[in-house]
Amino acid sequence: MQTGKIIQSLSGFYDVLTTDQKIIRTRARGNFRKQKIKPVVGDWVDFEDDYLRKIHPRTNELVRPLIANVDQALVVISSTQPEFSFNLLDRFLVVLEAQKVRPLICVSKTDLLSTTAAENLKIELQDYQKWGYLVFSTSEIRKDHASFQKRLTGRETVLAGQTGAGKSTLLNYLCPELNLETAEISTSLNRGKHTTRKVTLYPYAGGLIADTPGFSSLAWQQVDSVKLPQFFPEFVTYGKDCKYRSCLHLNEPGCAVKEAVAQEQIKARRYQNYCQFQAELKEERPIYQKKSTKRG
Ligand SMILES: Nc1nc2c(ncn2[C@@H]2O[C@H](COP(=O)(O)OP(=O)(O)OP(=O)(O)O)[C@@H](O)[C@H]2O)c(=O)[nH]1
Ligand SMILES: [Zn+2]
Repeated sequence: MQTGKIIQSLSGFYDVLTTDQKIIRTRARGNFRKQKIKPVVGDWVDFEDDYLRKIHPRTNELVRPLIANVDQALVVISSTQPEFSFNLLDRFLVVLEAQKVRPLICVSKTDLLSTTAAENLKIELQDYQKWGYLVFSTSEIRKDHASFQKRLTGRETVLAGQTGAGKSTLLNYLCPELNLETAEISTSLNRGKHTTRKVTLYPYAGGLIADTPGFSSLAWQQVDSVKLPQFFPEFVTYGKDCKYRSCLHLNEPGCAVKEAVAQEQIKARRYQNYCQFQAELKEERPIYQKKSTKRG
């Protein structure tokens, strides 16, 4: 019996990267279908005679893209074309944190900004660094490849980000031998075309990295309105002083998070996004309506 990780899945075949760095094409046995388990990219598996025998328990499983055991995600967010959006960035951070995937932030296309605009964006993003997120720009990565690589060694990293953000371009730079297809931004819609379809893990810097199909919208998969405050690190810090332990920082009295927003210790924009996400969760899942409007 051999062990390895599925790095690609194509019409019923699973390519497994073994611990000694060989790639073996395998197939799933019928018993997986009976048990309603589908092997996915990222799965640790045991196999024998080119047949998968066992799928190891998953640490996590993303639905869109379908991939398992992800350690971290590199959120590629464009500074322009498409326009930079803090709301979109916060959405990615929340959806990833909710799935126990550590987000890293990578801002693309800063070369298209004026020096002043690039500097201003960098300053705005310092707040994210302050609360524990690593922030890179594609220009910085090109200047100092080594310190970026260090963050990927030994880890399974997915690239996430809206279509046209520059994920394939970045991956092509990191792994030039891949020669992935990238698309020109379609000017009429000012949106990238969907060029990345299947999910594949590529060996990179002693780890694995996956380009993923562009997210055009982010579903609130696995996000619970009661848990939402946990995915805003600064809310966790200030929330310890809220009068009520279950404070959702909405209408409760004695809310230390709202106080921190008033004192500008928490960015008003982050709090506005939080309130918007709570409202969206309420609409999507009426089951949480009661809890999220509860006072005190
Ligand atoms: N100037 C500049 N252009 C970039 C940069 N990154 C990406 N682009 C351009 O942006 C367009 C879209 O890039 P892609 O890499 O295809 O975007 P993607 O995120 O992989 O898109 P999907 O595959 O649709 O998810 C291409 O025309 C790239 O050349 C960058 O850092 N600077
Ligand atoms: Zn509160």
